Amino acid sequence: MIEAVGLTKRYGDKTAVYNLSFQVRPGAVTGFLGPNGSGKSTTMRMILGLDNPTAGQVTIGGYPYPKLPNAPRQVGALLDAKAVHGGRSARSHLLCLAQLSGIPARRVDEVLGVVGLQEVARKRSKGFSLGMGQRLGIAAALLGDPQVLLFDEPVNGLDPEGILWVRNLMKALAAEGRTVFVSSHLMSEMALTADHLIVIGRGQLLADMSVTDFISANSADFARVRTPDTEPQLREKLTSALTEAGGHVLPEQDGALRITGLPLPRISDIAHDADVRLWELSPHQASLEEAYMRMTQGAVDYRSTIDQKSGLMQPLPPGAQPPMPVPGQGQPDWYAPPSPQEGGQPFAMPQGQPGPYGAGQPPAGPYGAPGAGQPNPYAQPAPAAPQAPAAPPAPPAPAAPADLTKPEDAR
Ligand SMILES: Nc1ncnc2c1ncn2[C@@H]1O[C@H](COP(=O)(O)OP(=O)(O)OP(=O)(O)O)[C@@H](O)[C@H]1O
Repeated sequence: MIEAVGLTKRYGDKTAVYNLSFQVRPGAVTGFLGPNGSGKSTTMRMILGLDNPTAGQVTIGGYPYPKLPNAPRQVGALLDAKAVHGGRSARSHLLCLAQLSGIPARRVDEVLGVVGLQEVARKRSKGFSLGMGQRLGIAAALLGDPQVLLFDEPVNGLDPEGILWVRNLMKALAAEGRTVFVSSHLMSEMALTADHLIVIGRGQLLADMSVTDFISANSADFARVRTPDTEPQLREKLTSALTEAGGHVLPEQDGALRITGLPLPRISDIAHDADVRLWELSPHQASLEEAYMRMTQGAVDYRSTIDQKSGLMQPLPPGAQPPMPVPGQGQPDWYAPPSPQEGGQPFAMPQGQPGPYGAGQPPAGPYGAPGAGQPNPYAQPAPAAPQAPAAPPAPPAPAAPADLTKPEDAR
């Protein structure tokens, strides 16, 4: 078991991890989730003794990592798949690690087989694709057949087949009774892999619960109702009747209605009393991704802004009128968009939609869920005097992998 108590890490003024306490138990996959820069890697490094906590402690099986007897045989980790001497072959990289830890050489071939790298075992790792590098990192983690495994973003760079393979591997390792701790940004992936979740934001604990509990605690139930498409007046009639009965009704894009605040049988009775036929009445829950976005929305360090394309606009031809913007469609870019002062933000994404480059504002929680600015029920009590994490500068562009164009020919 991994146990953190009051774990804190400061780098100068920057508080990367603050007062984190959690346990990672054997026999389960525990997902470690948080937005970019929330402190996942720092926490993992402290678990592995690669960074010293500023305060608090973290132990594996009761020992801090540096004091753990025979640590390489007890704990395996994938932290940075690129941390490999590129001039070495996959096999000699693993052989070096094995020799350092007193692991027999035959184990190297076993793990190369487990991760599907036998064919390229004697090739230099600098020619490996991102996915092959991840596989090599996973092989290194498995080398000592450890009971405790830590994986930092193990599906980074893997194709769908590779992702499925990692998912099944994690589950199989946990089913053998091992402690499996996996960090990820992707709630959707964790929903399929993890049994338990630890969610952090700005270095602090936001949630520590089973995946099932996370879903029911964070997602609002709602009903979807569809009236006959051919009779729009029935939809209007039902909307009025449901609103009058205290329901909250929102139109869905496909013409259905999303209803909160009324149980399904009541919706059915109201529709019956209003003489409205239904084509659909079904129970739903907001997705796990939605719940995660809502939980971490106050703890996101990096947000995109709208691309104003300053200096890139071409002047209108003399006498020409700009075309009318069509909501929801890409705008032709040959005319100057109005400035925000003149006409708002011409390219602003609707609330809840991702920004042009993916990192948009999370949904505002319109279905009865806590919205922005509301207290988070899973947040720890306000710490006495945490460093207000200063907005960090934009992160540097990630180093290009050795050869992204190379197909993942390792399977
Ligand atoms: N050696 C360091 N010196 C200074 N600041 C650091 C150092 N390592 C991490 N940080 C800062 O601590 C914070 C947490 O970083 P960390 O890498 O642990 O986050 P993360 O959740 O793993 O992020 P990502 O998902 O983007 O990998 C970030 O703001 C980061 O800039």
